[in-house]
Amino acid sequence: MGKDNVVLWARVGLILPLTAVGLFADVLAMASSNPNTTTPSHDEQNGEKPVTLDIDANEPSSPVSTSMDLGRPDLSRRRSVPAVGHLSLDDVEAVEVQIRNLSVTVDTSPSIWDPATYPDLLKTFGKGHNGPTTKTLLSSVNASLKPGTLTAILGGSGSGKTTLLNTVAERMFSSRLSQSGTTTFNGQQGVHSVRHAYVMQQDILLPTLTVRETLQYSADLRLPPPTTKEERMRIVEEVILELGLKDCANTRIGNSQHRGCSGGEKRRVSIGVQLLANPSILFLDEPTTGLDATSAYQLVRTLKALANKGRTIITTIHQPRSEIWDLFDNLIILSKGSPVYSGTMKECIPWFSDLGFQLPAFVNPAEFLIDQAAIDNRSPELEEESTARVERLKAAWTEESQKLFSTSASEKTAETKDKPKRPRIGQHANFFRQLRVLTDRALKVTYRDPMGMAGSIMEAILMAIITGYIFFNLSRDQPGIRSRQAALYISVGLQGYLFLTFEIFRLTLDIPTFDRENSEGCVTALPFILSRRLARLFTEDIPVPFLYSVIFYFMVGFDSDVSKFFTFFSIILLNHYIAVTLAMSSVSAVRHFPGASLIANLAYTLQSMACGYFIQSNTIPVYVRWTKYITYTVS
Ligand SMILES: Nc1ncnc2c1ncn2[C@@H]1O[C@H](COP(=O)(O)OP(=O)(O)OP(=O)(O)O)[C@@H](O)[C@H]1O
Repeated sequence: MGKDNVVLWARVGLILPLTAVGLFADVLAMASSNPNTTTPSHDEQNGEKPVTLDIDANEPSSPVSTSMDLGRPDLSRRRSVPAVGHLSLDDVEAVEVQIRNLSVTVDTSPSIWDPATYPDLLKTFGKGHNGPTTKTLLSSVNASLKPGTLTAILGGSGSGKTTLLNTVAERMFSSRLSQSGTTTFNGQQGVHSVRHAYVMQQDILLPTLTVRETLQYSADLRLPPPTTKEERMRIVEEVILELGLKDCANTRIGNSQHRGCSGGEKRRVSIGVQLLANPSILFLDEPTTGLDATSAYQLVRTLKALANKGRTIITTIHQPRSEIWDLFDNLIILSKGSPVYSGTMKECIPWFSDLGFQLPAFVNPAEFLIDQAAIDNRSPELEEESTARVERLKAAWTEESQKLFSTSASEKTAETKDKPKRPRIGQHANFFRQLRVLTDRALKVTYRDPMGMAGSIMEAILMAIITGYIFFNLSRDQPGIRSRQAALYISVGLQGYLFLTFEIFRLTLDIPTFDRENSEGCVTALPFILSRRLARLFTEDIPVPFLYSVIFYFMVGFDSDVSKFFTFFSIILLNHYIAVTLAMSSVSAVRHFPGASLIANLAYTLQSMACGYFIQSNTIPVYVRWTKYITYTVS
């Protein structure tokens, strides 16, 4: 082996551990940077063996509800979680939610840790600290939500609907928030003590999968053994029927470029994904936003039917039409974070009438009440008038809620004495199962995107031809040697850079799905990262560097020597994997394309400079000279 080869392989030896370190850093960064990451449930922490939702295996399967049964909940169908057998959506644990004096404040004083406050920080710089400034987001909210009910949180924009939902669902993550009061679930604090699910406002679904495939992959990730494949398939069909998705079960989700499911159908799929965990409590953030009136009505009817199975459903909602209004069992109406009503739907209109706010004929009750609870700041007079009205409503409700929600000492004792046994939470798939399911899904998504696949192959071929043409058939004299060095640099630098940008773009499209699944505890970082590469091994990771190497190597006129060619190919291949790893690191730091590509470009430019081509290393300051040893753009 010549001296050059020794140096080359030494570089390869350096790059390999770098890739491994990069991969490890990605896993750590992905796992820690997901804003929605939740801690494992107490049961998982305790190592308690989980159970699935079961009824007797010999019992005939429960009839699947295909119609929207809007009658009162059939409590006799509710069963607790017993032994081994079939999964069933009818098997719901009844959970009562009690919210008492729930208040949330946020520290809005300028902080060095919050970039959004930097302008304020600059203004106060040198003028001394005025102490913390706080903003009240929620003030003394009380509610009692029985199982089998559908509760709507109403209010004007910025009234605190999402804050209340997220606080009860324990999804408010900020060190600047302070909370007081309690939320109990069957008498126990902590939403993780019960089976629950949260449907986000946006549908985060893979556009190339069909409705059935989306649900099936989610079931495969959420319902690991001892649940059998047949049981998972059956529960998926049950969810499809339950949510009225039968007609679009084989339709792709779609996106703005490729039409697929309608907005209402996508919302149902998002609910279906959460329903697979058979939650006792379902939280939904503005599920009807963006839907037409009919789809919104049908969706809330679906929620009502799910509540009638014994679930406790809590949703924020914008301006529901009057037919939707009739479907709610409970209402919490907020005004600037304070409740002006919290109770049953039936008693709501009489409460406001008694206070002198009579619902006019032919007016949507929801719109009327939201208007009463909103402050009109179109003019100082209107603002004064509406503020006085809202203050009156708040004061009346504060007085009423003290009577309604004061917990007597005997109740408190009963709560602590009769704490029900905490239901055990289902465990999610292990590493190998996640890897298999995610690889299978990524393969399907990759094959169904022929333009993306063809794009990366075409990019490699075109780049090889263009750069090969520029450096075509180099001579072996002194100028030729310099050009060969340049050709080597360009081949590594350009090819890696283009793939880096492409991979960042694709990752920013896929990362929301990872974040959602990771926050739900069914997918972890390492299987996600590995599955992406395994699925693209034969369509991208090997063909792209190989095609580029073959075309470029022989066009330039490098030695026709098998070992030298494979050395060249190995470096291009490693370069490809480093680009992928750098893309992953950048996206794990910042989730959007502009931010992630800025980080990647910065890292790449520093690498390029440090590789010694653009500057002699002995001319740069000694304390940054070491960077030449970590550069992957081999020169
Ligand atoms: N972490 C936070 N820091 C500072 N202010 C916050 C924070 N979270 C919420 N707020 C403020 O609390 C108020 C209520 O916000 P929230 O999103 O709950 O309102 P909403 O009723 O859901 O509004 P919309 O219907 O427009 O979505 C808003 O003024 C918002 O700016």
